[in-house]
Amino acid sequence: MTDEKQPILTNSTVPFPSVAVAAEAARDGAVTGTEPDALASGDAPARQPDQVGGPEPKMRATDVRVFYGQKEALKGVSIEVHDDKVTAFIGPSGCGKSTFLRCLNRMNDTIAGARVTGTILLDGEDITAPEMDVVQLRARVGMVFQKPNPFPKSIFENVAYGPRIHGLAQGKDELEAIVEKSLRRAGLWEEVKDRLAESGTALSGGQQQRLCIARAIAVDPEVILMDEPCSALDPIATAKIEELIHELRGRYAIAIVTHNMQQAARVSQRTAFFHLGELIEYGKTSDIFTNPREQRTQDYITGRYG
Ligand SMILES: Nc1ncnc2c1ncn2[C@@H]1O[C@H](COP(=O)(O)OP(=O)(O)OP(=O)(O)O)[C@@H](O)[C@H]1O
Repeated sequence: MTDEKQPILTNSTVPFPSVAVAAEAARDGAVTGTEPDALASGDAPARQPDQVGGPEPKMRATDVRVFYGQKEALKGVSIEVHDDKVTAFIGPSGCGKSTFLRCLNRMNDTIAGARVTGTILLDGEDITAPEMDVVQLRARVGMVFQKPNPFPKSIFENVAYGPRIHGLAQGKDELEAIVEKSLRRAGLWEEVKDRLAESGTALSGGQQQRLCIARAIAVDPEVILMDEPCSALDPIATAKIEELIHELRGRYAIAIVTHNMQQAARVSQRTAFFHLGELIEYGKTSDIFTNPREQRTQDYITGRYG
């Protein structure tokens, strides 16, 4: 993991999309314009994030609100993401989990009409600042989406794309080394090392998702965001991704949105429960699942709604 600060460039000076945006575009077919100026600070007084102990967090969100047009989809969320932990975001459909996850690398900038207020610190630096270079940010805070979305390119190119656009490799050998290291870390190298020239889209769904994780890893991120990364996968592929999350913990801070409470309990050390745009409870996963403080959390984890 690197603590080096990336040079600050304005978004408009960067000629290429970040891996995350390109990946989203590969899935959706289009990317809307960015709106960094929409990230004004909120007018509500900041409340302190829930503290559950531990060292200074990798990311600290304070009083984050997201508006889609007039609709307030997130209502003052304050939360931390720690370096050595997996943080799970759970809650019923439409409660704002994905919206919040997207705040952490400014993917909401790509949604026309979305407006975010509040502060989100990454190693103490406010990523909502208009001068933040979102391309560099999305390299530092990578994203893996619900549906595996490899580029329609070779397996090698899927992983090499990010390092190449970010200038992380001096030459061919170094690029190949990064690709191999990333595929190894994503637990995919042994399965693909003899077919790197084949299309990434020819892999199985689970392999494609691990390829997408390798693609995120290849640009040396500090945080990896995962938005329901297993929801399109079968149980065996799901188990592999969960195992991988376990192995990646410690090297990267990880935040994962999941509908599956068993999965949250298996993979995370911190859990945040959202309901109707509010963060209801955030704490140690063991406490949330065995001894929640809030009745709404209790109702959700016992299956009374959602
Ligand atoms: N692009 C958008 N434009 C307008 N409203 C949106 C958009 N994306 C999400 N919303 C709304 O914001 C609210 C939160 O949605 P979000 O997708 O973040 O919830 P979620 O908890 O991740 O849901 P799910 O588990 O179903 O994916 C919902 O009411 C949703 O309809």
